[in-house]
Amino acid sequence: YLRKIYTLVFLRNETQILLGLKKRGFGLNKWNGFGGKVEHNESIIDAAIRELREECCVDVNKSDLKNIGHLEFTFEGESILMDVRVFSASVYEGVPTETEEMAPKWFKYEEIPFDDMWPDDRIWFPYLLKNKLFYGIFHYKGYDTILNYEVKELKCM
Ligand SMILES: CN1CCN(c2cc(NC3CC3)nc(N)n2)CC1
Repeated sequence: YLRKIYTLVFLRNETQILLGLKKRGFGLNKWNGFGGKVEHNESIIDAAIRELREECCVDVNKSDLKNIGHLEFTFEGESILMDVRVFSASVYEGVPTETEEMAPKWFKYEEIPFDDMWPDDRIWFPYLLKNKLFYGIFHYKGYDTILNYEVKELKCM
């Protein structure tokens, strides 16, 4: 597989999680965390911080960004492996603001719009919500159907 690394950042507080409605490109019209590609000249963490700022004008310090999960996606008949590094933060600066890319909105944990999110999210979100470090692999057929998957809690880092 040709592995491509992506970032995915969730801002959280005690009662809510910040999601963004994707306004263009991959994942159009789906709610998701904030993220994008990792460029060759940057670390994964720096990419996560850059994408968060670009997509919703929020700044987070490296030390406040916690790695909470690792997701790998393959697609029937395609040779790419989408390697998504998932982070969360509860300390940040700035007010989440709409950009050309994303329209941000806070959701109560019991009101997460899974029907308007990637199908895998309802499978691994429970680990995020329980603050468990998780690793998941998903094999898709197209972009709507999960042929098989495995998600497990990672005990240590
Ligand atoms: C830059 N983005 C970040 C998020 N990301 C995905 C993918 C995904 N499922 C894969 C079948 C597509 N599920 C979530 N929640 N996020 C893709 C790349």
